[in-house]
Amino acid sequence: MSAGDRKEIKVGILGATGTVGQRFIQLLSSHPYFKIHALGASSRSAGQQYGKITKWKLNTPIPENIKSMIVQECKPTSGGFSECGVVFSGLDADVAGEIEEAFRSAELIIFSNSKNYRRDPLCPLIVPLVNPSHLSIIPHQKKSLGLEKGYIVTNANCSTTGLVVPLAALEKAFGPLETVMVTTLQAISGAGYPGVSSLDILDNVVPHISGEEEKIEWETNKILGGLNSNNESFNLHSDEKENLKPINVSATTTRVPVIDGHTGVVNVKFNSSRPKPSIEEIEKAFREFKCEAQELNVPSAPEQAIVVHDLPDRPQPRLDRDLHNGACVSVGRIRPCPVFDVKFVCLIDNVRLGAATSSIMNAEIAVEKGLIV
Ligand SMILES: NC(=O)C1=CN([C@@H]2O[C@H](COP(=O)(O)OP(=O)(O)OC[C@H]3O[C@@H](n4cnc5c(N)ncnc54)[C@H](OP(=O)(O)O)[C@@H]3O)[C@@H](O)[C@H]2O)C=CC1
Ligand SMILES: N[C@@H](CC(=O)OP(=O)(O)O)C(=O)O
Repeated sequence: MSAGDRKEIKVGILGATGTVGQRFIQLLSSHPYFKIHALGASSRSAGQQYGKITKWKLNTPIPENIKSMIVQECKPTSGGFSECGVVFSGLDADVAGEIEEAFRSAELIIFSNSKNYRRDPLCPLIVPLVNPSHLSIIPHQKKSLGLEKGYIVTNANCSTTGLVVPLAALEKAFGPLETVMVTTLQAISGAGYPGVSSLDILDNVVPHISGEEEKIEWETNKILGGLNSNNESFNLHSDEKENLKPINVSATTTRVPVIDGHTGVVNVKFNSSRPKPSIEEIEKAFREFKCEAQELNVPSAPEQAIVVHDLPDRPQPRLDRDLHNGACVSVGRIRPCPVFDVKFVCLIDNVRLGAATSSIMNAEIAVEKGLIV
């Protein structure tokens, strides 16, 4: 069935006034079948018109039909949420755990950007260009919790997402990886609004983002790992038969004065039991990487999942973050590494593929798989 033929599905947005929430609104307002039906935020915003209380920071205007919508409290019984086929969450992590659980218990379907349930063995952690097959754990989540319809799906940390897409391409072409070291240069929009003070970030680099390195190191293995044959638990790696160990991942994260777009400087060592690919073969694997979201032709899938840049000074956040509407990962500077095997630079739009676009694409895939009706 083509996207235009699908029946409308009402959607809610939790955290609708925030950095990620605004992207949800921008992206969903022209979606072929998801229709924005309910908006939620804190009690500071609830009861007021969205256009009046939101500090809108995107360079397209607030859609006319959204401006006058009344922001609700984030309760499953608040106006309109109970009628939604999907609820997207861009909630502050301090409150996301409890609120998302309340929505799931009320038999609602949540696609969340927040970190709270990423490590939960019942919840899939999905990067839509990498592991949508993990959606198959959803029936087990519902059964374990005694729910008929409600479940939670999470998407990854924004820097993790930018890293695992090229890593997945390498694993697909050349088999398992042994070690990955990544240093990130992360945009200020990653810290939400108002985020890092201008006196801290201008003319500066801050070499610490709380909790970020641990997330990248841990999430990478859950995403690149597999499910057991009953779809009931996660393995550390996709190929049980080879008795593989998790990838050793080491991350250093920094905040830089860029508005949108997280850059990653990546060094990779392949598993020593296989012949090492050449740089040309690695470039080809990136260029030719195809994923299930593209095969399913879901509306938010990029035409190209990985864009390989040939110029020696690319990718750059300001020039490359808008490629494929911010739904792809850019890769460049692919070259031999004298310590590991290969090194390269990757770039992701942290608020689109790193957040809202991934949630939406995950939900589109779930629609295709009959998990949202
Ligand atoms: N920014 C990014 O690049 C990425 C962010 N994320 C994650 O997405 C989530 C949202 O991030 P971001 O948009 O940057 O954050 P913001 O701080 O910009 O927005 C937070 C949102 O949560 C709402 N909120 C805060 N407190 C409460 C409460 N007590 N009850 C209900 N709603 C509340 C706010 O509403 P109000 O306006 O009323 O205060 C606002 O809508 C976080 O969990 C973040 O870690 C994930 C990937 C990337
Ligand atoms: N911490 C990330 C954004 C974020 O909120 O990540 P997470 O969803 O993993 O908490 C950044 O600063 O860019």
